[in-house]
Amino acid sequence: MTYPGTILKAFQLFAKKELGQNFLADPNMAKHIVAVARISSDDVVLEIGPGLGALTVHLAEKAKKIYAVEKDHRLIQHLKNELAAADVSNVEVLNQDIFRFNIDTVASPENKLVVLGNLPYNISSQVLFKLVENRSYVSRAVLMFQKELAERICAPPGSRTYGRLSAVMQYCSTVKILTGVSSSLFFPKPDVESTVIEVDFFDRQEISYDKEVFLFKVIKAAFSKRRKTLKNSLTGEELAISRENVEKGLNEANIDPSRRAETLTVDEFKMLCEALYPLRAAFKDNS
Ligand SMILES: C[S@@+](CC[C@H](N)C(=O)[O-])C[C@H]1O[C@@H](n2cnc3c(N)ncnc32)[C@H](O)[C@@H]1O
Repeated sequence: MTYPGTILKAFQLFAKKELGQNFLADPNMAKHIVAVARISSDDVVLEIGPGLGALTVHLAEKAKKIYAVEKDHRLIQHLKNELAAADVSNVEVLNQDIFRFNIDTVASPENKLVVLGNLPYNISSQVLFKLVENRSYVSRAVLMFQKELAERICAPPGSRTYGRLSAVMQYCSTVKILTGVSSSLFFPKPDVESTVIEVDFFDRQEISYDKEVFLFKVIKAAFSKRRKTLKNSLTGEELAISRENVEKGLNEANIDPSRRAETLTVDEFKMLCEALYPLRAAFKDNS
C-alpha cells in the first residue's frame, strides 16, 4: 500500500473535507480491521468509500468478491493502480454515490452482502438508515464511525447516550464495538477518534413494513424532545395523535406517561407502536 500522502502529493490532489477524506495510513490497522470483521471466502462485500484502497487490498485477500463504491472520480484510477499493484482481481470499482447506488443490483435476500466501510463522519447516520432500509440484502455491516457516534449506537436503554439511533439499530440488529482506531493513523489526521462496530442484522422481520415506518416515527418523536415526558413528546404534529389517545396508548402498553424516551427498551417501543398504531388519526408518511 502506498502512503496516501504520497499519492496525493504526487498527483497534486487534496483531501476533500466535504467527502470526509481522512485516509487510513497504517497497513497493520487495516489488516486488524479486516481480521476483526471476520470476512470469509464466501462473503460478497460492499465497501463504501474505498478511497485509495487501504482496506480494500486486505479485504480482497479474504472475500469472494468486493463491490467498491467510491464517489470521488479523482481517486478511481489511483485506487485501481493500488489494486493492480497488489495483484487483486476480485474487486469491482464503481464510481458512484452510495446514496444513488441500488443495493439490489448486487445482492438478493438469498445472497446477502457484508457491508464494510470507513465512513465519512458527515454521512454516517444516513448510511445506517440506508442499510436498515435495505437489510433484506445485507447480513451484517462492519463500519468505522466517530467514537462518540459508535458509543451512542451501542448504548443501552437508560444510559445518557441512548437515543434514536440506538433504539432503531437495536430494534433490527445486534450491535457491538470491535476496535478503536487512533486519529494518528490517518492522513490527514482528523480531530476525532474512531471506533469500528459490527451491526449484525436479524433475519426476522417482526412487524409489517407500514408498522415499522410508524415505529421509527414514534422513536423519532419520542427522542426529538428527549427532556420531555412521553405524553408530551408524542403529542403533536409528527404522529397526528391526540393527547388523549397518546395517554390511552401509553396506558395500554403499560408505560407510565411521565417516563422519558431514554428509559424505554426496544420491546417497550414496539409495544407502544402496537398500541398507538390503531389510534393515529390520519397516518401520513412525512418522515
Ligand atoms: C474516511 S475516507 C476512507 C477511505 C478509505 N476507505 C480508507 O480507509 O482510507 C471516506 C471515503 O468515502 C468516500 N465517500 C464520501 N462520500 C461518499 C458517498 N456518498 N458515496 C461513496 N463514497 C463516498 C470519500 O471520497 C472517501 O474516499
